[in-house]
Amino acid sequence: MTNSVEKAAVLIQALPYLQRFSGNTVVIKYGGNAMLNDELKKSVIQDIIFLKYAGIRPVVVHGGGPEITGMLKKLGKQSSFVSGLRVTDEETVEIAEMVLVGKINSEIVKFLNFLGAKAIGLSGKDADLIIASKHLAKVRENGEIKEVDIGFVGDVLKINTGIVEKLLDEGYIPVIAPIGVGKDGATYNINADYVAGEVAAALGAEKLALITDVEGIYRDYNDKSTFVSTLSLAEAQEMIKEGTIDGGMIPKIEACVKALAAGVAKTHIIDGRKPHSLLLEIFTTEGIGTEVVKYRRYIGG
Ligand SMILES: Nc1ncnc2c1ncn2[C@@H]1O[C@H](COP(=O)(O)OP(=O)(O)O)[C@@H](O)[C@H]1O
Ligand SMILES: CC(=O)N[C@@H](CCC(=O)OP(=O)(O)O)C(=O)O
Repeated sequence: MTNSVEKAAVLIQALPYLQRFSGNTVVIKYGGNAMLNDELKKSVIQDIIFLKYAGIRPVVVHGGGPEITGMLKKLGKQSSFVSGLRVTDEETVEIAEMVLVGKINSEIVKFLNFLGAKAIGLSGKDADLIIASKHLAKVRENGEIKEVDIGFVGDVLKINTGIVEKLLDEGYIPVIAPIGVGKDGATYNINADYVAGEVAAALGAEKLALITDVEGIYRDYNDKSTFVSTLSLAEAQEMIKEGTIDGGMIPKIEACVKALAAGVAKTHIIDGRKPHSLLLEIFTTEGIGTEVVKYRRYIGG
């Protein structure tokens, strides 16, 4: 249980910043790895509710990769990933939708409402919120980049923000599952980081926060002393090219790229395992995750 004195201290630190952001939209991507424990889930949900009470308009986009993998395993199916994206055949997309929309989305909504918010769950199919097209994964083979078909994996073609804006205006917290619908009527499984980046871009959000299960970004993932607290887009892209950022971190950086290019002021990668990390990173000077910005200001020589 989070210590209540500690909690109060975080809130007091955050207050002056909260006032500055009042009325702004903040998109929070809640990753599957940071929702495996009920205690931490509660801390993330409480932070989201706190933002809402402080006059911020939070929009939640959630993942659930580990739960999808678990369900597939129960059903005797192995998971495989290409550039951080799940290879998704027809059966897998059905299971992904059941887990994301039927289980995880409704659980987050239930939790938010239980703790006093007004939350509403949406999948990309509701009001055509997420229009998707087939994603072709890019794979390097013998020095050449090749496109590979990995099934019903989607790219976001368009976010129809109307329903989200209406809900925000009515005081609801929209909770979005990363399932899209194609113009062909097909259902697409979309990485939740991409959806969050696109939603933040389409809404003209002030901030995008990606909550995951690592402290942030490391220059060398095996050496925790190489933690980076601020990263420019150019540096992040260079780290992807040289392979220091890989797997599930790639879609996160790409989501930050998308959001920053569309005018989102700041993007953050945050450790959901730390109590109240969302409030601390975004609204205090105590930044505890990695902040990805368009350009980095160099201090000194
Ligand atoms: N340079 C890096 N710094 C930090 N994490 C990295 C890096 N490169 C790859 N990763 C991996 O990215 C993972 C986060 O992505 P992912 O597992 O998809 O999380 P989520 O479920 O929250 O979306 C980390 O757990 C880590 O294994
Ligand atoms: C295409 C693709 O990879 N989709 C993801 C969707 C869920 C997700 O993104 O969950 P996390 O944020 O917890 O990783 C998947 O099937 O795992």
